Amino acid sequence: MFPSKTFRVARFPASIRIGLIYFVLASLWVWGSDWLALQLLEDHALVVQVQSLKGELFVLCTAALLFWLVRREEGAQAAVRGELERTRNQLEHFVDTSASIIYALTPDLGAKAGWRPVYVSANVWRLTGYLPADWLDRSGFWFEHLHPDDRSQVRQAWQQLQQLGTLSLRYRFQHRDGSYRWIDDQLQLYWGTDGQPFEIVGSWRDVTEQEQVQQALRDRQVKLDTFLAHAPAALAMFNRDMRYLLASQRWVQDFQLGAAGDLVGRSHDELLPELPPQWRQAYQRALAGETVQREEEPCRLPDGSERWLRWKVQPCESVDGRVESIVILAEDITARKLREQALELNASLFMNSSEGIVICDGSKRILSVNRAFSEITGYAAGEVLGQLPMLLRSGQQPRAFYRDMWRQIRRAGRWQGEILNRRKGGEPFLAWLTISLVRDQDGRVRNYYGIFHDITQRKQAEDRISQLTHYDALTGLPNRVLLRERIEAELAQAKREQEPLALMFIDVDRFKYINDSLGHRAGDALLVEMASRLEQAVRQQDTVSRMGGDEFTLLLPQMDAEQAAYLAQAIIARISAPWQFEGLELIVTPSIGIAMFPGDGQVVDALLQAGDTAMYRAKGAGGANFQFYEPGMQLSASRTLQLENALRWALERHELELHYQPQIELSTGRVTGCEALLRWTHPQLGSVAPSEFMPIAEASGLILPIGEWVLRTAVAQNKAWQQAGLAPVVMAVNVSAVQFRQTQFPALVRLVLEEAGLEPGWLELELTESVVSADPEAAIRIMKQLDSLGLQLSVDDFGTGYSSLSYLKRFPIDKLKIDQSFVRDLGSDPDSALIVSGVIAMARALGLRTTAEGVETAEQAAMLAHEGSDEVQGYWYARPMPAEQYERWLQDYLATTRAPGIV
Ligand SMILES: Nc1nc2c(ncn2[C@@H]2O[C@@H]3COP(=O)(O)O[C@H]4[C@@H](O)[C@H](n5cnc6c(=O)[nH]c(N)nc65)O[C@@H]4COP(=O)(O)O[C@H]3[C@H]2O)c(=O)[nH]1
Repeated sequence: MFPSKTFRVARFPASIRIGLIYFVLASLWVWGSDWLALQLLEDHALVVQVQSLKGELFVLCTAALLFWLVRREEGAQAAVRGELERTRNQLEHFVDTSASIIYALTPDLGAKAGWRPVYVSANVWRLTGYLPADWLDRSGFWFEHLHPDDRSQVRQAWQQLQQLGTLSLRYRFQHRDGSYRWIDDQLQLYWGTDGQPFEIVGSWRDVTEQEQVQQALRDRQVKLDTFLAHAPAALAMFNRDMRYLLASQRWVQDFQLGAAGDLVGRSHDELLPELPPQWRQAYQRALAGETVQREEEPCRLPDGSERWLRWKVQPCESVDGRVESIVILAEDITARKLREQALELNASLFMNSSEGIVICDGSKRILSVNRAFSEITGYAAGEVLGQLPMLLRSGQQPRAFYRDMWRQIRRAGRWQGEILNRRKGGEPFLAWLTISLVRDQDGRVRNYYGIFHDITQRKQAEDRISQLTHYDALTGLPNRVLLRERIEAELAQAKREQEPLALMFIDVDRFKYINDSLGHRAGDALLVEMASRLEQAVRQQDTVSRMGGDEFTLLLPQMDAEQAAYLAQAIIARISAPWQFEGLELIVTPSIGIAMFPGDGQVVDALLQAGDTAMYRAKGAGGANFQFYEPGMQLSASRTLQLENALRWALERHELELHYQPQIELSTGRVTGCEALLRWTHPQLGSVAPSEFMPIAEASGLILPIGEWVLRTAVAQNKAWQQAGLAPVVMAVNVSAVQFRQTQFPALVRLVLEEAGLEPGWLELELTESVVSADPEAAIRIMKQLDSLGLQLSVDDFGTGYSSLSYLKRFPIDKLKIDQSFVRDLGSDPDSALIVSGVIAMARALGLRTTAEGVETAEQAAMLAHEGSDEVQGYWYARPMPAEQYERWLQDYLATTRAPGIV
């Protein structure tokens, strides 16, 4: 570099020194020699001569000295010049061969704040292709050759030079050949003693290669980053401590490391502690130079999910062959694995499916069949491969069927339906078949898939079920379901055509009685007879259906109210005609309710409800009649529901009570017994008659808890009276059919008696005639069990049922209770009197006692006494009364000692 900014003279120069010495010596010589000559010589001329000679000699000597000195100086200067020349040459060689170009700039006084090159080392041509002469004194030359993109940056940097004094720049300079070279420019600013910048000395170095290398490195880094960001593979590089060097984005995603931030330097084991232990072994082996890989392996991720991975651990060697790092490449093959598992499953499903499966190629040749195919068709796989599925054709379906089927498959890609095929043995079978086709990318059919199952049995079952679900098994008539469908269809038609339609509900009066007294066979026979009579009564377009039990419904399209009324009358007449059952001539009557469309309802349910309500009204009106639906009727139907609901709470809410009605022995006037009769008083509904709530209690099953309560209360009451000193009487308790059929009923009676401590002889169970005559053998069994307890049994309402005398003989009963309907008509109807005397006579013959119910008048009492009835019961003597009232009545009765009506 250049010397410092200031210069100093250290001592006198040699020229002054030599001049002074010469002056001193020459003066001494001149002065001394003159003085000596004067001293030695007296002769003035001689002195002058000597002095002249001496002067000549002095000049000669000093000339010789001067010559010598000049020569010596010349020699020295030549040596210095030579040395300088050599040094300069050497310097020029150095600079020439140097990679750096030296230059100097001096302020360009012509250009404001500009600088002008005053020196450029010769080697500038190597870097720029230009000679120093091209540069010197051309202040804009350098800037013009800068790359346009770098100019502003260079200009800005230059502005800082004055403050900083030094600058380091890197820019592109255009070579003479047009290419750009990267130049590293180092500048140093020098100030003069006046404090003004007077020189810039700088050096340029060609750093194109270095820049290219760096650029290449940067490019590489960018590529690597791009690769790591977008590579579809999960890969990561680790150092020997298994700390991250780099990782692809996919790796971060697959191993759920997004939250871990920058991975570089982080420990692999700490971030993924759940990885299988064999991974760690693999790292060790890779660090030892081995490549380790696994085709599939399950692994647990940080979030606990299970993934399947395929991985490879690869050692990375440095230039000296040492393993510096390892690369792990992991591929998440979970989806593939699941696909494989799905495929395996599919294959297993294919083989083990209970559906027959057949796969054909595009020309319908069978490629594959499963086990179920063979089981259903009887063909082994080997027998059908390469064949056409036609071999299953039964030949029982027209060609058009197959033509349509294939046309549909080609058009829609799928067909589904029933097909009649043939097994290998020739036996036809009905299959539910689905055929689908699969096309290739060019739209050509690649495969046909057929899936089928044998529905022969199902079809038969369906037909059977359809029959069962749509028809009544006993009568063969359409049932409720089919009726509904037909009503819907007919209603739609009636609406369209604005035609009337009638719905007739028919119920057999006292059917339960027939069933109970003559048995189910009789009931069934009656229903079949009813069905046949109804079918005969209607037109062809009408539907006769059985709704269940003894209810029949007629659907009568295009029928107005007048025609319906006419038909109803005809039906009453038809049904009421006597019919025969095992030698008995029986007569039943129907109750008919009629609902009319459109007046009584627009939809099925409304019409059904209206018809049903009207039918109950007809029943309520005593049967053997028909009623058209009227809006107010609905109320009574809802009362039944209301009663049933209320009855459920009656016991719990103490709404039930027993009333007692005395039974009097006609011959003595003694009170021999009393009948317990249930009373229900509801807070809102008031007093509800047993004739209304008892059927509801029986139908709903509520009779069981209620009946048990009656039994317990009546037995306890009787015991209480006995304990209170009242003359003991037999307590008669009504037993319903439902109670009687309970197998544990006799045990219950015994328990109740035991708990109350009442002698069984003081309890009488009243069974209705229908109860005992429905299944006499079973009734005899139960009655015997009850009889064995020691209590009394009576048959209530005797005369209204169809008791077989032969059975009556075998019943272990003590008493018959003559139904009050006969007693009521005693005076007026000779038949009733006949029946009463017949029953009494028969009872006598069988050794049974008789009690006549419903005695309301003295006349009736007298007649009964005359006929020989043992006991009587009725309003003439006393109404059913609460316990305390009964006690009072009894005291009064005993006090008067007169039995009213005793004849
Ligand atoms: N017209 C008239 N009626 C008379 C006369 N004397 C008594 N009655 C009535 O005749 C019915 C006799 O009872 P039932 O024939 O066993 O007929 C009973 C019986 O079958 C049943 N019932 C009553 N209480 C019970 C019970 O606790 N359990 C069961 N299973 N049924 C009961 O309800 C039916 C009706 O009972 P109630 O309404 O109490 O009607 C009673 C009674 O009040 C009379 O002189 N004239």
